[in-house]
Amino acid sequence: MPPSALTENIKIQNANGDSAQREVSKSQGMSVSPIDSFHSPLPSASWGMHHKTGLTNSFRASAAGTAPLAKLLKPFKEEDIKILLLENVNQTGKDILSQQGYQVESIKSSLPEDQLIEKIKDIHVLGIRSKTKLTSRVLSHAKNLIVVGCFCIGTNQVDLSYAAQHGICVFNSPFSNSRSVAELVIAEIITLARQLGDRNNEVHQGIWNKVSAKCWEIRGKTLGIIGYGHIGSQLSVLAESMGMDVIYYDVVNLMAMGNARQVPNLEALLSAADFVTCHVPELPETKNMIGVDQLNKMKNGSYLINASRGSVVDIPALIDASRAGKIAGAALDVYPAEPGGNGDYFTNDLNTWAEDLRSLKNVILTPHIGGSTEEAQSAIGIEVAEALVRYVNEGVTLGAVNMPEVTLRSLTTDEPNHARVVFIHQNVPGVLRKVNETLGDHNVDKQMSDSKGDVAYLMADISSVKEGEIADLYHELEKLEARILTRILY
Ligand SMILES: NC(=O)C1=CN([C@@H]2O[C@H](COP(=O)(O)OP(=O)(O)OC[C@H]3O[C@@H](n4cnc5c(N)ncnc54)[C@H](O)[C@@H]3O)[C@@H](O)[C@H]2O)C=CC1
Ligand SMILES: O=C(O)C(=O)COP(=O)(O)O
Repeated sequence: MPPSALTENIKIQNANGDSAQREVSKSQGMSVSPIDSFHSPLPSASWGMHHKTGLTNSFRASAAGTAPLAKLLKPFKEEDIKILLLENVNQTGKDILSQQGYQVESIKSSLPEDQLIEKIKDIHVLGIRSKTKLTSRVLSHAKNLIVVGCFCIGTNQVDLSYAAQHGICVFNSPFSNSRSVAELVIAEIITLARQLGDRNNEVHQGIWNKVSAKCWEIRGKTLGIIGYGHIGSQLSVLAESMGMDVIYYDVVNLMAMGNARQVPNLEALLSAADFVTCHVPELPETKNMIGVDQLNKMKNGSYLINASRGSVVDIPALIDASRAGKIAGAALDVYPAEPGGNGDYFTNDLNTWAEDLRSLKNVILTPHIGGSTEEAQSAIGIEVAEALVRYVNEGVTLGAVNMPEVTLRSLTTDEPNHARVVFIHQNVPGVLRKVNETLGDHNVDKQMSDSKGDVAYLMADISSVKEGEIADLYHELEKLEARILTRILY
């Protein structure tokens, strides 16, 4: 993995971190043994290998059965891990990764595809937010990438199945910005009901336009939430506390918060709600979920809010409904094509209807800021960076979105001569038997394996591993037809 990688770098490292490096031809199936001629000031040698990253995973081995190096060694040489963070990932995340000793490069915006392809070639870890599209084409250029961290909720920007099939684990932060989005939507409900955006613009332009016509309280109005997940249900509680009636539609039967009521279908929601707000993920089924037909079914003079994904609302249809007076106002935080970074102008080049949209009355347009608060970004930075560290250092997939969740307790320094084997493989019959035959000469202290769709993830801690055995073990596992990625840690 990947098939084009005919050679891999195997580094042999002594305890001082000095390393000798050789190219080993995988196609020739050469076996590798540690170089024994370097001089270690310590009683035993450390060495290791890291397929795909080409890094050294220091493995504690006792040269002659002597005491292990214990605390003196880290799993591998941290400064060799290359991390690229795009889209202004929060300082909390950068700090956690830098403190590990990894090389961290951070860029404020996303990158155009050609630049991303160039950059992705030699990094081991990539951090993105919602703008960076990791298509199979982009990912196919990633020769060393083992993990992607989405420092956001949505993962629709990543080809998750391609990533899994190529041994690239993907993490996100499933709810750290939910409250921020819910609060934004509350602000938008009141802003739309009172036409605050228009009044604000008018006074800025020196126009005094004191009106009460078609300005409403939100108390007693009905909020219709499409998608009652983390954000939808949080919003439900806030809206009820301000006196709104809440109904929701979701493909899953979900417990209502407070007095909210689940309705059986989208039509029932659209025909009853004064405010309709979308909180569904980007999926084929949610594309243009609100289009001409759905807008027609909404109450006359109702409002539409979309802070989910730009694909969910058919914007030209919304423009028509607004011009026709069917919709009294709308708030959009997301768009089908969004610029890569701050400063790009929201023009017809990106979205042909941009000028029409901008000219509408009582339409609030925000630049995808639903999750952009200090609190949310700080929490996301910590959560995702910690998941990345756990994965890189220990192979733990808890919280992964495209791989089964597998964990074993960390190896301690009381467990000498142990190694952790991570074997990502196709989920086909007979693999575990073959893996266990390969591991069979060692004591398997603990093991966990799980599958998600076509991909399975096995983690095993083995003990009594002698110097020289890791390379052979690695090559034996790599020979198995079903293998996607092998890593041996410690
Ligand atoms: N504007 C912004 O800055 C932000 C936008 N988001 C977007 O909001 C979306 C929702 O976020 P969460 O509430 O955290 O997700 P979630 O996964 O907790 O909830 C989504 C809900 O939508 C439901 N759903 C899925 N397909 C549906 C369909 N066809 N019809 C009706 N319901 C359907 C699911 O069953 C689930 O209950 C995210 O996927 C993301 O795209 C998330 C965070 C920030
Ligand atoms: O969390 C999400 O899914 C969002 O849409 C927020 O994206 P962002 O981190 O602002 O690019």
